[in-house]
Amino acid sequence: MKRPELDRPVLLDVQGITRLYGPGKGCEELDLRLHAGEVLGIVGESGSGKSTLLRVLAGLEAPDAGRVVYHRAADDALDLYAIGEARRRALLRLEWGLVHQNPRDGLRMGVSAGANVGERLMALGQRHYGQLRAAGQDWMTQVELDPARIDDAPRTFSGGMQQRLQIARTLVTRPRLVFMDEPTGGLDVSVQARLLDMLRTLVRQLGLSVVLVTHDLAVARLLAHRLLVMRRGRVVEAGLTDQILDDPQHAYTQLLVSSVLTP
Ligand SMILES: Nc1ncnc2c1ncn2[C@@H]1O[C@H](COP(=O)(O)OP(=O)(O)OP(=O)(O)O)[C@@H](O)[C@H]1O
Repeated sequence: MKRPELDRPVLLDVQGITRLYGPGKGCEELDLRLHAGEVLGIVGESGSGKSTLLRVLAGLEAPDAGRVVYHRAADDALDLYAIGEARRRALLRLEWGLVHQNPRDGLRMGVSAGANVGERLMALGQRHYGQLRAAGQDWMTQVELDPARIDDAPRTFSGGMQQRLQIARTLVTRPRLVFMDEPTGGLDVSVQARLLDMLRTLVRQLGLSVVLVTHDLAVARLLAHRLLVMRRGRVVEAGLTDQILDDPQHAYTQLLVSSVLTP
């Protein structure tokens, strides 16, 4: 099957990334490419190195070796760890988005829901109070939160609602690239299902480019176009999501898939 995403320009070109804390702990000699409009899932059991890889890709942790190149435009490529830390941080604030597993890591718990959404727009230079507030209400509606709660602090929200707010805060600036680390983890199963449904709709509507880390193959199945399967810091299998989940080739992937299917 032809995947239109693979014809689009490459946004992220990752070559030979190694970041090891000990043998098999972290990620090792990893290559990947993310195309615009593509959702790339990184799956594997706990400790396989998914979050380490995500931190390196998002500019939060320098690799021991390798390069992460971000193609902002056809003639504008940034080598993430050759530019300074300030520019890396600015990218994350202005052009990229990061959705943490724990919404408390991505939200400012002491300020209102509306301010959480508006803050990232202000970082882009928007100052008009009415417009910031309207954007806050609009995005709360998009993530199925009651816009009447715009002045409430996130700590008065349930875990699922906080995660919706974190997603609104991340997407309000229309980031070109979004990193998600177990976005539905830590929530009740019924809350997860609704959140996943909403995320899938947003990813499609906005044509988001996403690197998604999850140990949950059902999440990967619903959201990702392609998968990388990691084990002990290395990629053991890569390919289209349906192919990998329906016909896994590597023994480790077969085990991962069968342990999900077996009750
Ligand atoms: N800052 C650190 N210092 C030392 N060891 C670390 C550090 N971060 C991760 N590790 C180790 O590296 C390995 C990979 O961890 P990582 O969090 O990337 O895996 P993961 O696949 O995301 O797992 P999980 O789903 O449990 O978060 C683990 O053995 C972990 O203990």
